[in-house]
Amino acid sequence: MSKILIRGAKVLGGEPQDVLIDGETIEAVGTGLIAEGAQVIEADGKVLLPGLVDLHTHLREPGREDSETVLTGTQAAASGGYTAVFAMANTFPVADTAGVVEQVWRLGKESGYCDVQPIGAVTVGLEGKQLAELGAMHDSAAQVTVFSDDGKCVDDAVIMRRALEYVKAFGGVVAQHAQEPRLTEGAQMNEGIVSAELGLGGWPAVAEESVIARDVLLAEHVGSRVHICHLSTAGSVEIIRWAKSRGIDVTAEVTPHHLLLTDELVRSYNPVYKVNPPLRTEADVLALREALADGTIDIVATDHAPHPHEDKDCEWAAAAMGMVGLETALSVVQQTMVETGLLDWSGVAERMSYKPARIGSLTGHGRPVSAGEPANLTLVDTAYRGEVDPAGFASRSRNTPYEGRELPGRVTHTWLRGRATVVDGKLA
Ligand SMILES: NC(=O)N[C@@H](CC(=O)O)C(=O)O
Repeated sequence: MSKILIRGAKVLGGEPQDVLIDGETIEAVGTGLIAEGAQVIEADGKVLLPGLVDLHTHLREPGREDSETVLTGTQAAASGGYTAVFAMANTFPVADTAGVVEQVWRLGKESGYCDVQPIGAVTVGLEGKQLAELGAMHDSAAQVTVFSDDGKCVDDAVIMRRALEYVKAFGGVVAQHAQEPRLTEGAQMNEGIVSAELGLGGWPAVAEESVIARDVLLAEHVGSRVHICHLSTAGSVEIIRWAKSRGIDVTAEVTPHHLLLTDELVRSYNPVYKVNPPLRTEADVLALREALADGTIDIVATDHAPHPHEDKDCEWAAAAMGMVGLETALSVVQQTMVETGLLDWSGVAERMSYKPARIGSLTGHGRPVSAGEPANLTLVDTAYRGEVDPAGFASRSRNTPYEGRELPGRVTHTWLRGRATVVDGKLA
């Protein structure tokens, strides 16, 4: 029995409809659909979205399997409604050769929970000194088109220029982690009133903004495409807005945590709030939300950054930076963007599925919920309210900033090419 009938789902938040899946494909979308022998899923007014696509996930394999593996990371992704993730290159060894990206790609294929598209490093060992084998990674079985030294900034302007020139030849994109290293030496949190009061090393907004300004100008000069990872400041938004108005080929992402949390939380000294880039101010949060709504910021990307508890359960200064995010992203977006009236569900689909797939040149994902398309889908109970309990996470790590916080929405089903990866909120 390969047919599934999802009955009465609000497709992209619209009027309830039925969706019939046959094998790997959506066969029909309409009302009153009948399918002899199909497995019936009563959606009961839940919202049906195209499978989510995350352009920024840390899967940690190879090398840090104590925090996540491709298998557990893709299970976390499926639980959060994702059908494809892009895996960042800051693994051990670094994904800076065809061999390593092919290894990650192959592990993704074996996982079966979610498609994995490896990201290749821009520079050898993420050291910022010498371009990695970008062409060989592109020509490999993994067909890499997104390159990033994320976790580190490509701070040398000449290297950045060369990378942009190189990827232009095959329509690739450089995803920049914008952080001027000299301006952030010893930085522990956002530079501002809270850092001054706590006496923690500050991370000024200009450290991010100056790199973005340089890189959009470089992208313009070279005629290439740049993507900016995890925007966190109101000033960054202004630069992207200016660059787009000038016709520069730039896209940008924001993380769920930068849409919700502020540096006030650092007063707790709980390292669960320690992240790169740091949590900023309320004014930044509001500017990021507005920019995501008006399209200045193109997409939501999780920056899912799992860490084992010994790397987080320690004093603030010694703790690793990063938060898990795959299993809570959609709930945070529902709270900050949908329930505030800034976005409707089709706007969410654009920013969490269609557009990230387009930026990463990923085919078969980020497609409309219509007949003939691959059945990559997620069903969301948007009426659900519940406290986040990390004990229930599929991720190997638990470093969520939302423990005990009430968030709306819950993914009840995810289908990857017609095969259920999540059923009734549990991994299939
Ligand atoms: N986002 C994070 O806080 N951490 C990321 C890398 C990074 O430092 O950007 C990680 O890989 O842990």
